Amino acid sequence: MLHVRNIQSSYRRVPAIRDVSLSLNRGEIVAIVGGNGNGKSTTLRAVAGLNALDGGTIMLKGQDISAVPAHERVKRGLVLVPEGRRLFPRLTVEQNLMLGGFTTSDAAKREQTLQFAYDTFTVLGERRRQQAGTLSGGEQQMLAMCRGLMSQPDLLMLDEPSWGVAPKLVTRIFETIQLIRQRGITVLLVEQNVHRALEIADRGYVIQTGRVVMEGSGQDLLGNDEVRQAYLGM
Ligand SMILES: Nc1ncnc2c1ncn2[C@@H]1O[C@H](COP(=O)(O)OP(=O)(O)OP(=O)(O)O)[C@@H](O)[C@H]1O
Repeated sequence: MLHVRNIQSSYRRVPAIRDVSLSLNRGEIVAIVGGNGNGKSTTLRAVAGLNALDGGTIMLKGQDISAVPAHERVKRGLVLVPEGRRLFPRLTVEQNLMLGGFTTSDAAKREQTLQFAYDTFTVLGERRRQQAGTLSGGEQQMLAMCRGLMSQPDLLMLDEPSWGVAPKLVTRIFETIQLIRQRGITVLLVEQNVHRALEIADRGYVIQTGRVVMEGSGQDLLGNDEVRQAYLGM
């Protein structure tokens, strides 16, 4: 599904990612973990086409998309749900969802995904005519993920989906990620909640100062002493 080879990206000439390579097979959940400021968000933004590359290549479904503009990557099935959700708080729940759907011309698919959102999260259905800004943090995250699904992704990238979500809803967020995978969608996940992320991930990558320093199955990384000490406080 995705092959990222040796990508680099910077902010005003200051490198944020120096050497990141990763791959995702179709249908996998893959987690990127690492401390604050190590380049996880920048990696997702570079893959989405929002941050320019200084080097390296990105292949999506066998095609080189390194120079393809961000909006075209969405049409090709690569969708990012950004950190902090970036909803339109004054638009209604349904309007936010429909904005996710404008890249697809298939009305039947749009309707089906809308129904999935309302069936899975009854609160979104009940409050579809209310402003998105009135939802709780966790509900807004669910809305943001559903808005991403409305673009009919093959690969959905989630940046810190449990950020700002009340503990009782965090479990629901991770269950939803698994539901998304069951729909045949590949998931690339960046999370501060390292334990939860590696629990549901098939594989994971650890990023430190802009480089991939470790990779392995979710279970192997969870059992790794360095990972446990650095990120799990064990
Ligand atoms: N808009 C920006 N302008 C300048 N520097 C930035 C910008 N965004 C990120 N950086 C820098 O790039 C580096 C990588 O940041 P990035 O946000 O990718 O890390 P992260 O691992 O996702 O951390 P966090 O979880 O805190 O977002 C950091 O040194 C950060 O300060």
